[in-house]
Amino acid sequence: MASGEESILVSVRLRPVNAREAERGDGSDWECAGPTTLMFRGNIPERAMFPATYTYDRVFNPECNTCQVYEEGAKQVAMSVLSGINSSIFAYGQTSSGKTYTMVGITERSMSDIYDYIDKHPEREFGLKFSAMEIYNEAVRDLLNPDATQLRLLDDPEKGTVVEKLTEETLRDKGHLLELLAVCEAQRQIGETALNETSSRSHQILRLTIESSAKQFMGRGNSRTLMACVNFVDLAGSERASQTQSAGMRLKEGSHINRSLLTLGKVIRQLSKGGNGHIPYRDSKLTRILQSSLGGNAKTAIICTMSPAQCHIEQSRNTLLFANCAKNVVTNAQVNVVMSDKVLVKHLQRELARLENELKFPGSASCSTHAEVLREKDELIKQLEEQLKELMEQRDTFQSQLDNFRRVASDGNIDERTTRRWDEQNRSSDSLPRNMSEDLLSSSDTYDASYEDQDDLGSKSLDTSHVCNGHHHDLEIPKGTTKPHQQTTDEHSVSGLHQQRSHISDSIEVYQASSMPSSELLVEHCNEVIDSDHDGIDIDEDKHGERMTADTTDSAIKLYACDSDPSSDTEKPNNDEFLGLKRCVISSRDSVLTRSKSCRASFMVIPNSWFDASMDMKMTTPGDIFKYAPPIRPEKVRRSLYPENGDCQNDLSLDCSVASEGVTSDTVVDTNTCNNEEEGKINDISCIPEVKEKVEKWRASQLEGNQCTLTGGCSDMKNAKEVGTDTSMTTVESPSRWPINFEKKQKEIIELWHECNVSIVHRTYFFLLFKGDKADNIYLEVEHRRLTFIKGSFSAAVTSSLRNLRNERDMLYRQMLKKLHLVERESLYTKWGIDVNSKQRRLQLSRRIWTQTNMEHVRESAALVAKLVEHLEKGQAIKEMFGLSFTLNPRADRRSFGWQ
Ligand SMILES: Nc1ncnc2c1ncn2[C@@H]1O[C@H](COP(=O)(O)OP(=O)(O)OP(=O)(O)O)[C@@H](O)[C@H]1O
Repeated sequence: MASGEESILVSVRLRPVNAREAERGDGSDWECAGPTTLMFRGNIPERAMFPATYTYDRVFNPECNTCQVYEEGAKQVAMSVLSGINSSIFAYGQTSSGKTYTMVGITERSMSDIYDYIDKHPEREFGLKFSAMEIYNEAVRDLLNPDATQLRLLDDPEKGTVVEKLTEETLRDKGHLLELLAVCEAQRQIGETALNETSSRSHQILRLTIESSAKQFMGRGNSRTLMACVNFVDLAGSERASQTQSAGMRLKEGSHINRSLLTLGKVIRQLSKGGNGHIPYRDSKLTRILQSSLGGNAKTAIICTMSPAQCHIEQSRNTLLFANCAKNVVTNAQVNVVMSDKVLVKHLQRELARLENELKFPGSASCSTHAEVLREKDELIKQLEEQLKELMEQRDTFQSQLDNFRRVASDGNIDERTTRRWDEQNRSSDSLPRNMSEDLLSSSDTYDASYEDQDDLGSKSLDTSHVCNGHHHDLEIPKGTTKPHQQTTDEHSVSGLHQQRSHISDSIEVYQASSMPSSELLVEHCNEVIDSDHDGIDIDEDKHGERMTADTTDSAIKLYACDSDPSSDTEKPNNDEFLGLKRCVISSRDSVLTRSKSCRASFMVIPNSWFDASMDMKMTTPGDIFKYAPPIRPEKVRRSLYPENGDCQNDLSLDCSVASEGVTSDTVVDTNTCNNEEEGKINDISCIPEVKEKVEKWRASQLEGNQCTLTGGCSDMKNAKEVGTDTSMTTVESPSRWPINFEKKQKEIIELWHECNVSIVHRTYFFLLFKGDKADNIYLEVEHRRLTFIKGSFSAAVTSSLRNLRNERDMLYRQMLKKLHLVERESLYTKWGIDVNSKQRRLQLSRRIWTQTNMEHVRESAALVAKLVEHLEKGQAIKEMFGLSFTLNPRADRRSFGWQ
């Protein structure tokens, strides 16, 4: 059976023996042998000529009520009208067999269920129309308009047979429908016969047309408008005139009834045969009107009603034969998608809008979203372009300054006049030259002349941050004055030292900040060492601050943040006492330590893991302490650098808060005492004999004016020479040699990292950041010299820093669980030659990272560490943090170091 085709649902209902039949003793010869089987049990002579058993879709015995008949024999067909499928329910049978009785019940129940369905589907809009007609004596009458004359049947090419001018009432509600049903009942032709007091003398067709559509546009599939009708057909009963004892009008009625039923039987018989034979629909008005319901576009259910009485055996057999034929009739029900003009216009308007949008934004389901995404991406591209431009400008500026600086430095010593100028300028301006004019450094050839024009340089109000951002450190370097003046803890010593170096200190100090990272870092390292020794003292910052405020020590040297807000420098140091960067180095008694910014900048310190925090090495390094905050301060980077160091974070935040509260330098100084018992010797670095010795040695070399350059020639730097490093920062390198030199220097640095047990994270940062750009030369130089210096000078520290390295490895070991999936880890074990089934695989892996110096191992180590240490991956590190942003360890801010 093709899709949509289905047989007519045929049921047989056997009514109970009525009173009249019972009176006659006309018992039932029929028995329902099951839900689908009817058997004849009568004992008549012609019994052998007819089958004794009949099977249908459903057989209802006399005890079955109409509800059951409806549910099992009609409901499914009736309700299909709600899905846009035409349907018809017939009652066929002899007169007084119970057709009307059955159809009234089925119609009412169907109407009730249809309204229930409508109530449960508020998302759809339903339109119900009702019409009713009867075919009486082969004339079609409008039951809703009794005054109307006989209705004509018209043939519509689309709709088929149409009853002209048939009243079609739009239903307001269920009550309205019941009213109309009552009207129909009242209007129907009924006559009394011998068999039925209220015999229906006409075929009645009640038609309910339902149109439904979604209330809102729900997409193409769900927005169809459906329209279908359900016919409730109560046929007039076939009758024998002899039985009905009809005459006259009743006889005429019976003859019309029988004729139309005969045609119906023919049509059904013909349809049941299938094939393309002629179907005599037009032989009766009944079959013309019901044409679509009989083998057409409809679902059909026929309920054949029977009287059980023996006297109606012949009529009953005819009914059953009709039912047998009907069983074989196949209908082809289709969903009727019908659009009214209004609905069609709406639908087309929606479709037009949709197609227009599709044309405007092809391939996009959500046009507005698509446009938004495009706009956002455009903006992002613009921002990135601007950032790139700025960065390139910064790089170019810095590069040109560096080149100028090299040229100036290579021209020889800066003369006395120049140095004096610096002094005068600094003193007269009551502030340092906060920003070196780029013009000043634009050309070494015109340096002097340019400088002459810069008399008012110091008075220029320039942003302090420029001084500290690492871009203006490129001052002249007087040869032979390779080390900065050294602030001591002794006021007189400080003063004396200042006087000795009054002509050169400014420029040297500035230069130091930019080109002598090793010494700065050493200070940091020492700070860390001492800080670690005095953790117990540092814990209670508040008490500590109070104590030390009362115990002010003149000999301490305060660290004055270079990037501190100038406006906050309420107590600026006496200019006469300071020859250097006043904003960076001041006397403890002169000012309050203001470093709300510097404490942040201090994060840029390279991890000093090669100095074991616990080692008992009291030392510091020559040189004043300068802090140059980088232009960018990646907060996240610093955290990732010390992922496990919660104390560090605490210290940092504490540091900031202390600074903002205006803690005096004495507080800072106190933290530098060698131990609790020696608080009186606050900040006197001489309490550390080893350090003192080193300092003295270094100072002696400075005073002798030896030939070492600022960065490479001092005695402490001899190791740098030994390893063949080009220690002159001023050497201008040929660009063509750079790739070779880079590789060489990179390898040496890697070796040095290995030897000095440098922090793994630091190595990774550095390795990933500097990949061979020419402009990176300075960073490599700085790193190389720093490591060389450390290696040669602080072997104890190098050894003891192993512990920190182990801590780092432990951190990485833990990070592996967080950052790597099982599959990734297993693949790494294999890659690194670790048995995936071995115990402590992660630990083994963490112990292998950065343990060799060959490039492949280094690359893999760096890649792995970058993955484990979150922010390394995101490229938030900046190069300046390794070279020109030499700031102090945050904890170092709380103490100062002086040089005697
Ligand atoms: N299943 C039934 N249970 C009880 N009574 C029934 C049943 N079927 C019919 N009757 C009763 O039988 C009588 C005749 O029924 P009905 O008028 O429905 O027959 P009909 O087939 O419509 O007759 P006609 O063709 O003459 O109109 C009615 O009084 C009706 O109440």
